[in-house]
Amino acid sequence: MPASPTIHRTVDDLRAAVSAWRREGLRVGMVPTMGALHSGHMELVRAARERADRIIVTIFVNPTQFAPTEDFGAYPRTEASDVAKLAELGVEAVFAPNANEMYPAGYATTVSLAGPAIGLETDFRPHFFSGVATVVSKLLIAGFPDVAMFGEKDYQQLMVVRQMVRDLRLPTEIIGLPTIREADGLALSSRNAYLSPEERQTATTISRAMRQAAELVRAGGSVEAALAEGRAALTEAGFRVDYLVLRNAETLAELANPAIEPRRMLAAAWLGKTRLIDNIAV
Ligand SMILES: Nc1ncnc2c1ncn2[C@@H]1O[C@H](COP(=O)(O)OP(=O)(O)OP(=O)(O)O)[C@@H](O)[C@H]1O
Ligand SMILES: CC(C)(CO)[C@@H](O)C(=O)[O-]
Ligand code: BAL
Repeated sequence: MPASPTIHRTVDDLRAAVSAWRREGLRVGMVPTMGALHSGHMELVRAARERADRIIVTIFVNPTQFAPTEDFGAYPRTEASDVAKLAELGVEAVFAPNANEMYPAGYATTVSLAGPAIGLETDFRPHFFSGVATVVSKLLIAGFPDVAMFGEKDYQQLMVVRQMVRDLRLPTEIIGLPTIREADGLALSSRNAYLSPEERQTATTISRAMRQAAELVRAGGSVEAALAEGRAALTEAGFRVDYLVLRNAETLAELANPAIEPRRMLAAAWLGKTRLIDNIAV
């Protein structure tokens, strides 16, 4: 039975552990999460293990990336079972601060963004990426990992984090990992736990509609017609669509020449009270 990870609650405590590893010349990997861990997170941990001698998994439901109307209160918090799963993978450290450690009274600094943060998620969650970028920069500065792992499931987030790390010259390599899916195509997500059994069945429409739209585009059909068909399939299944778009895979800008640019299809849609996101290469 592997040892349980050490749980650090403060930045100072985490820094002391990382300093000791550094003195031994060890490479450090970080996997930032909001907890409620699933197999997608486990793949990020396995990928970190290939690149680092010591792994820090952060578990923090970050209040600054939720609007007051969003699900901060309802977000699943399952620390004990998360830590047990991480023990199975031999993770050395969990950083699980409370909100006061990250944002003490008088806290006044946020990261502001442009570039890949413009549009898409920002059109519907205007506060979201400044909250993500602020907390990710604080986590990276707390642990100064050599590598940090992020999932392509949150594709725009991955682009925003890459841009921020490049712009701030943070000494961490950002690795993006492919989306882990259920057998029926639904991307694993902690928020899938909100779905009723009926909604869970309907939820497969999001990856299916995207795959079908992608096929039409690859076959040389009209991009707008393919996307309109995808949106219609989602609406018909009972989704309320925030967006289903095709963008440049590297910049997330609108496509000037879809035939030659790298392409990514991205979607966000509500099923009842649950907002699902997904994306695929096209
Ligand atoms: N299915 C997945 N495949 C690969 N990586 C994933 C998957 N789901 C989440 N991740 C990645 O895990 C990291 C932590 O994500 P987070 O804790 O928010 O989980 P989540 O399942 O995305 O939750 P949420 O339901 O809030 O979107 C992020 O880098 C995210 O992209
Ligand atoms: C990167 C992250 C841990 C920041 O809170 C979060 O946005 C997530 O889990 O994707
Ligand atoms: N997985 C991204 C975190 C969020 O949607 O709040």
